[in-house]
Amino acid sequence: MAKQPIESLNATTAATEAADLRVELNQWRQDYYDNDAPKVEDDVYDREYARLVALETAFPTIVTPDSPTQLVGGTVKAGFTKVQHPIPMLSLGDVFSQGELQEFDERLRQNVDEPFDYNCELKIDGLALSLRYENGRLIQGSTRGNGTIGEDITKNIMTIASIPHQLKRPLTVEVRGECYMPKAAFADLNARREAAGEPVFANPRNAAAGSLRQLDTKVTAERQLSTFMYNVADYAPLTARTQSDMLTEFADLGLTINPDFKVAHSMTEVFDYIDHYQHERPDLAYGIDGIVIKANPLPLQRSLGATVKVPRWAIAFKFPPDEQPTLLEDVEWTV
Ligand SMILES: CC(C)(CNC(=O)c1ccc(Oc2ccccc2)cc1)c1ccc2c(N)nc(N)nc2n1
Repeated sequence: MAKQPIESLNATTAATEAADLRVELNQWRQDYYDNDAPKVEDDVYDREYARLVALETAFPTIVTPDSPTQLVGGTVKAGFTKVQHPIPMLSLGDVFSQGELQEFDERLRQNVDEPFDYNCELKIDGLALSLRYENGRLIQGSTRGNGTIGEDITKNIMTIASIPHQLKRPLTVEVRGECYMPKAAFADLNARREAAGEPVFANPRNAAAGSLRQLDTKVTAERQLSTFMYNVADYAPLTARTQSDMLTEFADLGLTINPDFKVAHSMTEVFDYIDHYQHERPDLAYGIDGIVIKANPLPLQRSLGATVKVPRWAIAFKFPPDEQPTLLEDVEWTV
């Protein structure tokens, strides 16, 4: 059904439409975050979510505490111990066009006196995780959950080769990143599951989530998961003064980072980065669903802070869903 323009609505009609959207979106969230089996494509979810945000922005009195616009991520799966994140795991605001990205940049610069660069990073299509190190020793791994309460997956993350059990310096730090399943590992896993008559995973993100949020650690260990770490929640222990230097410091500590980050000195350079990786996407060894731009100076990140859900100093530019063309050399030719 065609949506009425927001201007033609009043608070009552907007509240009715918003209530229907929340029921639908919350069910889709549960499928995506709790069951690791989404029922709709990301772009369908994003479109309906953007409509709800527009309704709640036009009519703030209709916002409800259970609205998906007020929540981060999913809940805690039965069988997992709950973990309280000492510092919340945040999500990211989304934009879908260069125009919206330009508006984000202009809005941000209105609130910041000094000039600053952005750090551009790939947005890996996986699931968020947090690693807690104490005196350099890995003591806990957890999923985002609802941003405040996540699942303890320590035993599972100990089986992931890209996660060091000991940092190269005795830091006490909370590191955030993404766990993902490489495309090749995903293809192998689904081929094995199909041969065994088991249900296949719809995409690498669901396969990673189903493999990490797994009560049987032996299953996680054989799923060829990997990680890219991208932020800390508590900046104190690091020497880096910028996001880009922090990623380099992560690598020096023995953490795995995605090497395709780039400092952009203008929005033109941000758009060039987006265009480059929109073309590179099919050839990357892992799925990406967009790029993330972050204010590069860490003191600026700290001073701008976050809303209840997202940092004010970062935004995700989302790509359209991944219609991965089959690479012809992958096709078995029968003669
Ligand atoms: C930026 C951040 C949201 C992580 N950062 C945090 O979670 C975070 C959390 C509290 C922070 O500080 C606070 C301390 C106290 C209160 C509130 C915030 C700072 C960062 C994020 C999320 C997803 C990302 C992704 N998929 N790909 C890349 N490349 N980067 C990403 N970055």
